[in-house]
Amino acid sequence: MKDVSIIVLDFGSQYTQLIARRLREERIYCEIVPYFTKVEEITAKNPKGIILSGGPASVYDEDAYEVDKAIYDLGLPVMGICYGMQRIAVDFGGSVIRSDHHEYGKAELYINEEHGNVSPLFESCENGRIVWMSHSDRVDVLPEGFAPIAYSDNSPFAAIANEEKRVYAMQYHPEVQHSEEGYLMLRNFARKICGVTEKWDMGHFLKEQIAKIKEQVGEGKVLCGLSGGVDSSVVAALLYEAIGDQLIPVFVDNGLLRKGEREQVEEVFKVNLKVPLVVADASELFLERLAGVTDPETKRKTIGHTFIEVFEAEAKKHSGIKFLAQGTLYPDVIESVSVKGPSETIKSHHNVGGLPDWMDFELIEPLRELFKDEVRKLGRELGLPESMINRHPFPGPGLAIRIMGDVNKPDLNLLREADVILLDELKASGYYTRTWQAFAVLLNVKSVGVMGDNRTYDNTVCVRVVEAVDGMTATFAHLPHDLLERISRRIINEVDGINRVVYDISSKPPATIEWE
Ligand SMILES: Nc1ncnc2c1ncn2[C@@H]1O[C@H](COP(=O)(O)OP(=O)(O)OP(=O)(O)O)[C@@H](O)[C@H]1O
Ligand SMILES: O=c1[nH]c(=O)c2[nH+]cn([C@@H]3O[C@H](COP(=O)(O)O)[C@@H](O)[C@H]3O)c2[nH]1
Ligand SMILES: NC(=O)CC[C@H](N)C(=O)O
Ligand SMILES: [Mg+2]
Repeated sequence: MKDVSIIVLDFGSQYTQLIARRLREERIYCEIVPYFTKVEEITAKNPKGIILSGGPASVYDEDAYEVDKAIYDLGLPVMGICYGMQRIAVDFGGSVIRSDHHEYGKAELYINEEHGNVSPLFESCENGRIVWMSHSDRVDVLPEGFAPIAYSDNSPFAAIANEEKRVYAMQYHPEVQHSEEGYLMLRNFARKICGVTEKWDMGHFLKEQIAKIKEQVGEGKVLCGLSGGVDSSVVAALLYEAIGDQLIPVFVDNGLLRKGEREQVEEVFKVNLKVPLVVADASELFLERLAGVTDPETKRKTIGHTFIEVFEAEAKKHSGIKFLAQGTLYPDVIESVSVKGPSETIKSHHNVGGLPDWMDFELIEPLRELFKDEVRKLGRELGLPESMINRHPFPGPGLAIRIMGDVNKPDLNLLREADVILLDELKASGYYTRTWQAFAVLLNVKSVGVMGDNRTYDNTVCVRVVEAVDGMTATFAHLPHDLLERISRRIINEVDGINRVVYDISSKPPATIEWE
């Protein structure tokens, strides 16, 4: 097993993966494990330092999350962030109280000098730079041996340290993009304080994953859910490097695809790339299962279960398939379930929270810790064409989560027609490549219109176009009004049954990208 440079203990912060991601950007290899991981498991990975993440709980709660305290005796540098700071303060004999004023958002950070020296944590950092706070508790009494190394207007203990023991803690979140020099502090912790010298990159990731898959799979066969999307195409390419034709790629036509999608996927993979793609037509089965289902979470779980049912039926046609490979990414995981720490379920992505407990497959999910933009980098490393890498994401549950209410064939067809016009106009205007995702939503809302002197009472379509880097946060795209007008005019004129088009001007958070 490869040595991990930095271990992150996860207390369930929304930002935990951002810590890992910032470290990866600094070419430092790290792994995230649950906060309760035992010290033996941690030392087995041979880390050079430990980071305690933030989290929604309070350290003074009766059943507050605790670490295995033996981690503090390993002689390794430890750094706490927010809840992690408060954890360290209490574990070393200080105290934490609920603050009179909660602090969310920007603060200016000022670095304390001790005899003219600043902490190695702040090497090359400037005074007065912005950091991002998100807390309502604060350290009240410092533990013995600790000193404040930075302060802000509201936090005399914005960062504290016991330099001798190499224990550091900060109340702000250095991992978020809005903390201007946070990346430098994470780099300093890993490189200057922990002494990490290895330079990790996506090429290493690729090699490690290939070796890991070879070992896991042996002589076995792997069924890979291949949607034609970015993530599963990268997974399939990676698996092909690792196990060659032990790989069986299966594309499921779930009846919830966009117009012409099945034909396009078949053309790219079967005809152009000569991949022996299995196409499973399960559209009737999916529609049967979805009949009458209107609740978003029930839809998602039904779809997740049906996917597995179809994959298992396909697996029976070949002997020796024990594994299912999927292009699961970190956002699918964090929104679906709390796997590594105590975080909140936002929606059950079909490939994670929608998996049935009766599933027999062993999962292979090499991208599970990555964000989309990192997967795109990996795709380039694997030599995939830009057209494949730059495709907009399309969710596995497809149009079913873009039709509010019951999913049926007539509505699917209506939505397909509107969707293809939208994509067409975006591509023609150059906006497709400048945006993260664009789609139409059929709102189970009818309204009155007038067309050629006749009254209409027809459907409303909502156009959603967003900009994002990793899909965790998103803003609606500021499309030019003449483009919006063209999209609206074409949809209403060309799609029979739609007489109104609206534009979604919400961001994520507080909305999400998909409507269900
Ligand atoms: N129609 C499908 N047939 C087979 N597998 C699918 C299908 N749709 C989704 N999957 C599986 O579910 C996983 C998650 O879907 P998701 O849409 O997040 O990823 P993707 O389709 O590979 O990429 P993208 O996010 O670019 O659409 C896929 O990686 C794939 O393994
Ligand atoms: O394969 C998938 N299965 C799902 O169940 C699923 N739900 C959302 N998405 C995609 O994830 C990104 C974030 O979406 P949300 O803001 O709607 O959560 C967006 O890109 C969504 O399209 C899914 N992809
Ligand atoms: N973001 C955090 O880690 C919050 C920690 C703690 N619950 C607080 O509010 O101070
Ligand atoms: Mg997809």
